[in-house]
Amino acid sequence: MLLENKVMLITGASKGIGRGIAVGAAKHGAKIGINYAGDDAAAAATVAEIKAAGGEAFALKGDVSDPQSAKDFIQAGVDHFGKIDSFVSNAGICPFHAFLDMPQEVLERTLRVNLHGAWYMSQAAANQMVKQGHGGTLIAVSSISALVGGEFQTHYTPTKAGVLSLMQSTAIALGKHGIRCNALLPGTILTDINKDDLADDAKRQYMESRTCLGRLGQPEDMAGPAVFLASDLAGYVTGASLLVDGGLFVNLQ
Ligand SMILES: NC(=O)C1=CN([C@@H]2O[C@H](COP(=O)(O)OP(=O)(O)OC[C@H]3O[C@@H](n4cnc5c(N)ncnc54)[C@H](O)[C@@H]3O)[C@@H](O)[C@H]2O)C=CC1
Ligand SMILES: C[C@H](O)[C@@H]1OC(=O)[C@H](O)[C@@H]1O
Repeated sequence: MLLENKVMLITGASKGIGRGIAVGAAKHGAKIGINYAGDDAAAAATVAEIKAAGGEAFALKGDVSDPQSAKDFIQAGVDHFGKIDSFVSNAGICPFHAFLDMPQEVLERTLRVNLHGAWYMSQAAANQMVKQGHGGTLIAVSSISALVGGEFQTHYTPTKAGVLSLMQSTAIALGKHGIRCNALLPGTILTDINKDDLADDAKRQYMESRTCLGRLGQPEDMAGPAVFLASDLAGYVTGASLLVDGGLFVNLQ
């Protein structure tokens, strides 16, 4: 149990990677708060799964691109559990689209959810941790896409580079408060975000064949790395990025 007596809040955790991290962290003793955008039933199912295993959890709906949602989520965490030890900024969208005719609203929504959302949430969490006075951890779910491009992700990859950079700068700003800030860089993880893209068998087989471990990731694969970064085992790790991609990045030829 690496997170006993710790409170972890996670954005976008009704499904996918956020849910995988929430359930995995709860198994390590963390009390969990989840933010989500729209699917009440999925959020309730995540909370129910954690409670059924003997854990504690709550869910609060809110759009991360709205700064008020960050304040409300942090306040809910304090109301439920009295403090926040670890904050995971995970919520994100990736509406695949070509570059040359990218609609302005698709670009702006992607920037607002993925980058502004992570910024507002991280700032609100950090202010609470500073107020508490006993340090904490921020984790941002960036991506392998912070390091490499994507033809239909010209609006998305800059947001993932942005949240990686956010963790580097917040590591500097918050080190004096004992708050560690790190980025997780998933490779291709099977979730709703890429369901349509990977419905193309040729694309999916190509991605699998590039992955050294021979399979694409599952949301559960992100739990261990997140738990590690949130735990005291990573007590001297800050400003770092952890690539969790089954060996996708290194496999050029
Ligand atoms: N699946 C993958 O291959 C990879 C995903 N990522 C990142 O992981 C994060 C999670 O994505 P997945 O689990 O794959 O996708 P997903 O679509 O399964 O889950 C996304 C979550 O974000 C929430 N969300 C979306 N917009 C929101 C908003 N405005 N406010 C609050 N919550 C919102 C959704 O409710 C959902 O819980 C994203 O930041 C994504 O960029 C990074 C690398 C690879
Ligand atoms: C949505 C994509 O399949 C996924 O998102 C990322 O960040 C990865 O690089 C994949 O492209």
